[in-house]
Amino acid sequence: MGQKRTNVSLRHQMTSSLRGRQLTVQPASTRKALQFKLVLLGREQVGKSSLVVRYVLDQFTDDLQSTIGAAFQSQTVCLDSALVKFEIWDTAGQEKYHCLTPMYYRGAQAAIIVYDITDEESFSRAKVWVTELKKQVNTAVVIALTGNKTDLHLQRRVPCEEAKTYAKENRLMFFETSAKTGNNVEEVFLTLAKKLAENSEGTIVEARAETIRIDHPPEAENTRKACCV
Ligand SMILES: Nc1nc2c(ncn2[C@@H]2O[C@H](COP(=O)(O)OP(=O)(O)OP(=O)(O)O)[C@@H](O)[C@H]2O)c(=O)[nH]1
Repeated sequence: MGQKRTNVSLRHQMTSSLRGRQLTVQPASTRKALQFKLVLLGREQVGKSSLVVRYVLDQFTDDLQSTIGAAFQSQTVCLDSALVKFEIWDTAGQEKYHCLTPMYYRGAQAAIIVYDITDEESFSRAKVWVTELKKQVNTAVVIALTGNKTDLHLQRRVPCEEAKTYAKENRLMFFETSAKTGNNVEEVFLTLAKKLAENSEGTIVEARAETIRIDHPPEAENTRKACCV
């Protein structure tokens, strides 16, 4: 398995970097969690790895290098009803790695399919991923279509309404995010965690030797599903 080459050590910094009024972290010594496989798919350079780094470390860096194969990360979220452990597979977007990707999405219960709102081609590619995933993975896979880079809204090429309509027609969750500013990133993972916990088809595992996120979004009871900029 390849790795995302980055100048930050994800695991090492995980505990110290999680911060902010919406987030606290506590040790998870003996608790049980529902474990789900989550895969990120999308064209190269749309910001898949940046979304993971933003979510896990609350950081953004301009000098991430392209993922080779896939990168792995895990994160546990504490909901009112359950602990949800994500096994996150961040796949490489470059076409030369496409043939490897089924290895990473196989058995996934959830997917974040990412496009860049400034790049129409990446939206077309995202649609291809939706079709492929629905065909290849079980039909119950929960998919969040995510338009990233909303901080670049002046260069927007994919209208929010068009993507939202496509998502609705294809029964996908829909979000727009910015890994750079952090806009809506937690909401994507948190909403997926809630949906997966509702379906309750995860594997039960011990959430030991890890940190748990306790997410308190401002709109916890009414999680925002889309944000048009
Ligand atoms: N302005 C802006 N730039 C972003 C955002 N997210 C990612 N980027 C930049 O976009 C480039 C690609 O980001 P990555 O996270 O490496 O993209 P990726 O989809 O993982 O790319 P591959 O590994 O090639 O598949 C980097 O230069 C990031 O800094 C964002 O929300 N806003």
